Amino acid sequence: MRNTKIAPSILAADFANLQRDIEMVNASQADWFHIDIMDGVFVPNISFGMPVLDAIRKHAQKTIDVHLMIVDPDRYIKVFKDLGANVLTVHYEACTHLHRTLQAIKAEGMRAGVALNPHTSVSLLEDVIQDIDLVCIMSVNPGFGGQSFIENTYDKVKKLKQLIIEKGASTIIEIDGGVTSGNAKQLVDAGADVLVAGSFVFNAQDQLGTIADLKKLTCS
Ligand SMILES: O=C(CO)[C@H](O)[C@H](O)COP(=O)(O)O
Repeated sequence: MRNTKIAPSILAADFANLQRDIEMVNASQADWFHIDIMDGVFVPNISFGMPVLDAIRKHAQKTIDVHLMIVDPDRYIKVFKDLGANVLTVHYEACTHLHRTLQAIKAEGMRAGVALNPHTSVSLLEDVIQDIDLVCIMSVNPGFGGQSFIENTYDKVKKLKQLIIEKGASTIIEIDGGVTSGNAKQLVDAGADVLVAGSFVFNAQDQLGTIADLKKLTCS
């Protein structure tokens, strides 16, 4: 029996009712909170910053998975640790010294993640995979919620899973972007361990039921 993690993306929450949405995730079968930090430089959008994450952290009762879509992420590793991040993911494309960045994240007691843009090959992680706790495969171009899933993602997940097995690594695979009940099972069958779902969850009439359905579909 699989134990796929479902991580609602707070980017898609209703910010006028943020506390209500956080309580919904707390009460749901979701496993993680996925928090998207965007700087307007690495991606063409600005999400929110430290004060909002601090407010989320005060109410969130599950693992906090922070995805940094920012340039120069090394500058903020300690800050995000202090803001309650359990998993801290940086972009491959934003790191000149990725190995060093991963060690710095782990030295702060967080799990270290690496996100790959759709054009970035999983083979580029060959020499560093054993140092990565989580790889986040972007299944949309980062910057906005509500985009369509890129079909090539299934092949990337399979290739990455193969690399992880070959290298004897314990890395888990997360998928971020356009996740729905229509692709969730196929993603897990390809090798995904964590599914980030934003608009599919927060635009649903029955949000708790939608999360429960995703969990049921992917854990059988
Ligand atoms: O951050 C994103 C892109 O940068 C993601 O798309 C977001 O985390 C999930 O939203 P959705 O499920 O609506 O695609």
